[in-house]
Amino acid sequence: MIKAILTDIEGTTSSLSFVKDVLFPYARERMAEFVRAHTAEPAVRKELDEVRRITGENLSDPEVIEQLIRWIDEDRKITPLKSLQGMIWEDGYKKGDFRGHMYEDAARHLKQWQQAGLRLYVFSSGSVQAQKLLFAHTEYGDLTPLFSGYFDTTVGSKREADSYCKIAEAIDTAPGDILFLSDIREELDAARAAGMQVTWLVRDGATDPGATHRQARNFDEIRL
Ligand SMILES: CSCCC(=O)C(=O)COP(=O)(O)O
Ligand SMILES: [Mg+2]
Repeated sequence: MIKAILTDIEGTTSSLSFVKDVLFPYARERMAEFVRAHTAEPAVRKELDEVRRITGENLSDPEVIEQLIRWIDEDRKITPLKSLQGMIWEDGYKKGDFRGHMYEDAARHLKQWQQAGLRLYVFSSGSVQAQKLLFAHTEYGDLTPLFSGYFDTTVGSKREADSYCKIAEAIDTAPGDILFLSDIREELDAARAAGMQVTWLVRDGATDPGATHRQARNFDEIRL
């Protein structure tokens, strides 16, 4: 029996285009200025040092900025990049430059499932801060009270089974009682390898009759 739902964001609760055409360019345009303005803050320094550790190079601050921008262009899910993006997006949400996109069917079902007693969790490559900001600023209001917890790449890659094992342990729920929702097959493969139930969100409607994971075109089609 499903006791908890773990959901991806981009392509699942929210549109690919919001992330790729609104959030990513917003952070890209402001990355250099943000790093220069906040470079003395310990939280920012920590992420810059993490970039140096990951690249294995003693990069100057301008070189770190260049590396971060390259990673944005390659859509790399690298933890320090994701943390810095979250810090930059905070400004955008606060100033009202954009709101967090949510599909109507996702907002409706998440509310219904939570009211029915299911626990809801998020697992996204976006930082926990970025996840909370998105769900706090939707056209359906602040949806953060619906969620019991948030996970990002600090638990591991979304394409590795071990990350899902760690999440199941952290939320004290047997993997078989958790339903993971995502639009990416490799993420679903990893969650299923960890023993979770999975549903593949196919938002463009191109369902594949030969798919090895159960598919749904929207949250109305998800069967618990
Ligand atoms: C938390 S909103 C930004 C999402 C993001 O940065 C990203 O890379 C998309 O990751 P997801 O795991 O939600 O597909
Ligand atoms: Mg996704």
